[in-house]
Amino acid sequence: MVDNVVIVGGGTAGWMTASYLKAAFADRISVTLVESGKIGTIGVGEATFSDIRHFFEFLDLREEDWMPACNATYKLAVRFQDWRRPGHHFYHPFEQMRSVKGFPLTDWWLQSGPTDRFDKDCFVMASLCDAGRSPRYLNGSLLEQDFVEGAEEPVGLTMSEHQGKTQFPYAYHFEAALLAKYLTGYSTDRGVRHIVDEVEDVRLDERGWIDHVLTKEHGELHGDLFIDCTGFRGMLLNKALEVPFVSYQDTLPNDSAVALQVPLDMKKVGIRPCTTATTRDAGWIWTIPLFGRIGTGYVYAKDYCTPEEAERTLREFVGPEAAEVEANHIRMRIGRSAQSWKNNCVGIGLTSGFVEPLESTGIFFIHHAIEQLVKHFPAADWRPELRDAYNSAVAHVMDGVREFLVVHYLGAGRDDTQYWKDTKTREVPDALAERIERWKVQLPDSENVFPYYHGLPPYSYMCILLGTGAIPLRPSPALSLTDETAAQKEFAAIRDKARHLVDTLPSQYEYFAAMRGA
Ligand SMILES: Cc1cc2nc3c(=O)[nH]c(=O)nc-3n(C[C@H](O)[C@H](O)[C@H](O)COP(=O)(O)OP(=O)(O)OC[C@H]3O[C@@H](n4cnc5c(N)ncnc54)[C@H](O)[C@@H]3O)c2cc1C
Ligand SMILES: N[C@H](Cc1c[nH]c2cc(Cl)ccc12)C(=O)O
Repeated sequence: MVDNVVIVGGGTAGWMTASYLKAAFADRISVTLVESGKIGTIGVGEATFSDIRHFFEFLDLREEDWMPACNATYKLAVRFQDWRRPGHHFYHPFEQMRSVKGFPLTDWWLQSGPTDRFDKDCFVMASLCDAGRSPRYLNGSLLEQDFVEGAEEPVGLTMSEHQGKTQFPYAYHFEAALLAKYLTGYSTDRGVRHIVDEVEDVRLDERGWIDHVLTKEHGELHGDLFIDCTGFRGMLLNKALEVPFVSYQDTLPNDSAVALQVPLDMKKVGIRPCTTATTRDAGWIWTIPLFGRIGTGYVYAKDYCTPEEAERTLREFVGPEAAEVEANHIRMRIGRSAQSWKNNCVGIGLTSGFVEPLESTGIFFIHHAIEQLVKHFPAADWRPELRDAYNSAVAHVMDGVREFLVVHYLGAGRDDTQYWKDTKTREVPDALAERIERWKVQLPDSENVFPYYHGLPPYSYMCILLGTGAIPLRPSPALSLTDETAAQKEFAAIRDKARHLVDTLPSQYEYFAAMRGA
């Protein structure tokens, strides 16, 4: 039996893994988590996918409990600011694409859209974001949308099994360090042994499998399965087991970030219900609104910008509120481990892989990896088929997200600096180049996007192509031969619904102030 798990690392990956394994297997396994008290975590404000709700549901945690503890807020979309041209914005929302007569509404929009805002014409969420609304009423009920809360949803499905069935209307922003602390309590209450100590060495047996890790003050920690959550270090998987790292740098050159945590009076400034990604000369700036502060950071490529310039740019962007705040400079390892599972070691989190946080995929990668680990959990015979299936699921997710991110840069209308000019001439993987040619005459659908599960539905690609604007698109020829009355009715229904929701929903600030009894 494989029932003794040792996790090294206590960042988001380590604690999400510990708590999920306990929720899945309870006392049938023993879990030890060792984390350094000296080596810090990558604790920037985090934005997520809406699928993360399945993680909290699996742990039986309710929003009222964990959200205030993590200064969490709702995220209805990513807002892309200045990607097409200065002053322009569009949203990538959590909202299913409607279809009319078998064609997505965006296709109808290309044919005869009522305005030049595809996002407002095709999705209700864009108006709610512009108006700063909460997706819940003050009594806690969810806005009326295609997702019906309380309706029977299949339980125990993985994210890939859920995809395409329903679209939950929001994700979360939260403070990563606070979530790790919250999950520490959850895990230790359920029997996870927590050790604060440095792992100084990883000892292999004669087969090259991990026998134990050696800590500074707690001696040897033995286990059957070792989970490497040591972040970009990859101390077990990459260093001890020598799994090589496959870089994505040739297609995604951003390798650096500088971050600030800026306290703000949210009552005065409000809480935008979206993550914002605003372009700058050598990259883009994220803004993640939390309750009480914003997390913000400039993601850039060091070939185009020095850390000093990047920090100056970020401080100018934030304004005087950032004057006293210390900047955190981060080097990012972009790409994935060639295998995330080798022998008796599985890397989860930054050890396994990472792409820049443009679509907030880091925690999604972790959640996906944990679900897959439970699904492919080994027995004493360590059947290699389970490992191989796990490795290809994890690799596909990251390779697919990589493609999706490349589309943002190829599509961006912005081309006024060397950095943005180069985004148009960089080599594109053959398969993606072919897909783009196809999307120019037929919008993305399930048959013509990256062919393996990677978390993003085809409508996500439509949003980025329609919003960024540099790749020419045209409607399906069939639409010019089809009566458009039903499509125009759908556009009108979206307008009416958006107006009603903007008029009746509270602001994000009002909602969270009420939740906290403020
Ligand atoms: C700039 C930036 C912005 C990001 N934004 C987002 C976002 O908006 N949304 C999102 O989903 N993801 C985001 N991510 C990704 C996200 O931060 C990570 O996926 C997540 O924090 C997981 O990190 P981790 O736990 O793998 O590693 P880390 O946070 O680096 O934790 C590593 C842990 O290993 C421990 N450790 C290391 N060496 C040893 C040792 N020798 N002995 C004992 N312990 C050791 C450390 O003490 C620490 O506890 C972002 C990442 C970066 C870099
Ligand atoms: N798995 C999906 C992925 C998804 C659907 N719509 C969006 C919008 C944004 Cl901003 C990110 C991811 C997705 C989910 O999280 O629901």
